[in-house]
Amino acid sequence: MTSVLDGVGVSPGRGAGVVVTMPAPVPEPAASTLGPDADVEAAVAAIDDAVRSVQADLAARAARATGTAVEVLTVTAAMAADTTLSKESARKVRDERTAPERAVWEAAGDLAARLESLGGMMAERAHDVRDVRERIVAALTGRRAPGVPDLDHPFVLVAADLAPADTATLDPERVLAIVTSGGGPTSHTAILARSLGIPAVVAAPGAVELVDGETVLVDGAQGTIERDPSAEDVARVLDRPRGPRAFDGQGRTADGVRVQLLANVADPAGASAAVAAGAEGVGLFRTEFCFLGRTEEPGVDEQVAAYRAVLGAFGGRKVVVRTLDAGADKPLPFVTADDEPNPALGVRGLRTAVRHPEVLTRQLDAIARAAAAEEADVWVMAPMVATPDEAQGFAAACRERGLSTTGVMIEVPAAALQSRWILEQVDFASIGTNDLTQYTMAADRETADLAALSTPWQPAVLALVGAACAGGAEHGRPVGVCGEAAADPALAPVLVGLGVTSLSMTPRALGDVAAVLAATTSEQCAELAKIALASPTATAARDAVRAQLPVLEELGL
Ligand SMILES: C=C(OP(=O)(O)O)C(=O)O
Ligand SMILES: [Mg+2]
Repeated sequence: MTSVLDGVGVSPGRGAGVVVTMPAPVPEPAASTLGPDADVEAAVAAIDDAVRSVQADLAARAARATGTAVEVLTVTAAMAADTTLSKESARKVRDERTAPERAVWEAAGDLAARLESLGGMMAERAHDVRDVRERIVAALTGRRAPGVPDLDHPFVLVAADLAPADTATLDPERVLAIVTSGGGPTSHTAILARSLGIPAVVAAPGAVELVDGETVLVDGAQGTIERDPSAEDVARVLDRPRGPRAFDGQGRTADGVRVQLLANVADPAGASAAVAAGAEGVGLFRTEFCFLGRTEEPGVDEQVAAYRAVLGAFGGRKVVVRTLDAGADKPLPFVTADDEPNPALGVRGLRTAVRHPEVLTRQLDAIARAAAAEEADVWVMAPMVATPDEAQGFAAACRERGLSTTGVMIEVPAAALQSRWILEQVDFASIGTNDLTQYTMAADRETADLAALSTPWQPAVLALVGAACAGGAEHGRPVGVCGEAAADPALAPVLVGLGVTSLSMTPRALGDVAAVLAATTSEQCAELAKIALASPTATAARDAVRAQLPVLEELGL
């Protein structure tokens, strides 16, 4: 019988298919030794067989994969092929009569610890060693391999949450929808699902009841998971064409007011996707993603190369480069402490420059060199700015290096309320609604239990967006939005009505947002903003605005 589970819709669209659950993590095998009659050479051969099958499986997946998954899988396959691990495991079996799965576990643990003690690039391989270890132990003990299942049919992926490493291997051709019991609307899972165009519902506690093989219909806009849906409903979903709506490369309202529609990118692959989707430029280049997982600061030359790879894709168009946003959910060991009691309220974003000013100055040097070498119109902004003094210091450091268009992100309520003073110091601002929501509602953006609070539809958040825009208007300075709110086709006209001059989003959302704006006049946008601000709750704001936008239904949004 049909029943419906509720969660938080984070990536719009509907997907229907059979459930496949993420395998449970591989547990550490108990310390055990082979009995006196055990065949030691057969145990060693079992390890070799398991290593070979893991290596072949990863190599085959790498050959089929696209984008960042190719690199992730190729590196892991190469790690499996390295004989250091199998030799040391065999030695433990032969010399110490350790059971094969335990021998692999211990040998890989020692190897990972050695790599970590070497630091730098070597330390970064420790994670791959542990990944390979789990795969070999799974093969030896007859368990399912960890990570996103590699199946030859489409499915709905159900998990507690997805780690960034899992999400890198998601294949949008196979994964029809994602459901997680944990996660929040701005978690990595949500951001990635949106960028891949996979419908997703997070923070659905009932998802733990879903079992492999049952059929569900997932609605990523409404946040629902229908169990055992009718065959007609499933057919209707499967018949709908998938893929993003086309965008003609110029955002404007129905009465012709220009609203720049830009892309959020994190690496050269994202830059190519943004160009292919017709983005007018980049509204947020998250530079820290070029360096996540690194234990040491990348050198200036390496940074120049990474930035040029993104700038080069955009010709003479605008690219807003954000300086490192390290800390909280994106720790970078070379600038962030791992013992902060309250990291989201701690030393993150521009604040890391107080203790490590040289990291910021080297990054600005690298951005300046990259900007000089490429055609792109480079704008530079700092994350997590709270005061006009911080804005002034950052702008001065940029201008010293010839980076003339400088700005800040507004993601702290204080900055939104003080924006008239902040925008006296800088040329533009970009509102990070993910963090602005987190700090306005005092609700950790990664916590599933707080997902109902963590939405930019909260009227308090929208009031702060309005305040930030008013501060920009006083100085005639542009104020954009580059948080996930910009990608919500129902919220986009509200943001424009609040005074936002550009919207930056995952490239896949550009067509939907452009289509809704093209059907809405600037006067209607202002009216929608008033309606949202006058609503008592986020749900009331969303419902009231959606009721005024029949175009959403017509476009299937
Ligand atoms: C765009 C934002 O920054 P990030 O999601 O990278 O913290 C934001 O906070 O809205
Ligand atoms: Mg942010």
